[in-house]
Amino acid sequence: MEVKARAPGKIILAGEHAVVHGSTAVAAAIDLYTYVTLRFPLQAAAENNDRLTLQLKDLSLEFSWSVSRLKEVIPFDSNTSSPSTPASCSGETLKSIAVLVEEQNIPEEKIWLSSGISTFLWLYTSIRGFNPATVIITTELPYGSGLGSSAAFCVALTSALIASSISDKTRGEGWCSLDETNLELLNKWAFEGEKIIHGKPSGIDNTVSAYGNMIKFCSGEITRLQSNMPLRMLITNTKVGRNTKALVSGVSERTLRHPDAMKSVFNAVDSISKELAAIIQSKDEVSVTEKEESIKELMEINQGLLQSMGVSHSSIDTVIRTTLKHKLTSKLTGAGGGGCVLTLLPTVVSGTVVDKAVEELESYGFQCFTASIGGNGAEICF
Ligand SMILES: Nc1ncnc2c1ncn2[C@@H]1O[C@H](COP(=O)(O)OP(=O)(O)OP(=O)(O)O)[C@@H](O)[C@H]1O
Ligand SMILES: C[C@@](O)(CCO)CC(=O)[O-]
Ligand SMILES: [Mg+2]
Repeated sequence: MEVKARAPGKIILAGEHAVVHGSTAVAAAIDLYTYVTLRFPLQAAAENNDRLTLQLKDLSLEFSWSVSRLKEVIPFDSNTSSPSTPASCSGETLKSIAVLVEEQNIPEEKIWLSSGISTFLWLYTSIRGFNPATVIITTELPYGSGLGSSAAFCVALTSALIASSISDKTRGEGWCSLDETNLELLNKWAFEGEKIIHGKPSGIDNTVSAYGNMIKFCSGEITRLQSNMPLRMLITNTKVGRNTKALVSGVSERTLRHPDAMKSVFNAVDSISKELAAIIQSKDEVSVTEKEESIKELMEINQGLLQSMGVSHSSIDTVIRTTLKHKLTSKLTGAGGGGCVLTLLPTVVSGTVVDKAVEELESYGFQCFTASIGGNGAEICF
């Protein structure tokens, strides 16, 4: 039996990091996906196949464990564990899982995959138990770049795992969404996976990947946004690697050192996100150009506040300076510290201006692309 799932990456238009501390943020899905194929052995073959295999196609890497080895190492309490009750991976269990990951001898230059593989083992065994299977993963998203690769990985995986338990596997035509009950369940499990990768995630990344489109998010409360204006963003990948968990932790430590100052910063970001959401949804007679001018100013203020949180980077500053020369406004997206930067492309901007900005950005070794904003969330295919 085989189930496929896919989940989109995301951009954060306003509120990253502050959203971890209770501020409002605005995020949108983009049309770059992570795909999961979940394949269970046929009954006959099952007797001779007791292995759980994870294939990361884009990286040409494969990891495999015997089911008996998984049972030996990962504690399982049938009284408390249930696929319908999302649970956090405890520190003790994460240490046990780390042993299983270390046994796989991940190549040194790919050691950053460790948290993803640990997350895979936690989510798979929690939702599907100790059963043999082959899980094949491909992605269109750059890893560790601020476009939600970890969230898309978690959401696509939990979507496939939960879909494999759905009794009605009527083969529809292509990709289809899951019902609200299963969507809420998979999103909660994906959040548990993000906790392993992000440390202290807000939940916005997995939520916008699961539900798609554009959302306003604050302390777990989701508001689906209906945009009433065109929003085009150039995405520039600085290709500077960084780790969201470390960046999130750095902001928390700065907050412990300067609680009052950082509270003011987070309050300012909360106001920016709420104003941005109102502008995007506004049906007022205000012209698109005026709305875009307001959004540019909000992006500029938000970038300044992200700088004050300590999560910008010289490569991000280079993108901001370069696009400003062409009268374009940019802000980092995601955890920062490198990774990706958004540049608003106003409806009136000429293609020539954009081409010149892209040419200059690429001369620094950055990668530029445009992605459509507000696509579908998690989808499955039997
Ligand atoms: N397709 C994948 N397969 C396995 N692991 C993945 C995959 N995508 C992401 N990961 C895991 O997630 C980690 C990257 O997550 P991280 O949160 O640091 O970056 P991001 O999600 O791309 O950026 P941001 O959280 O700022 O949006 C990788 O180091 C890896 O462990
Ligand atoms: C930096 C952060 O706010 C967004 C990362 O895309 C972390 C989170 O909310 O989980
Ligand atoms: Mg992430």
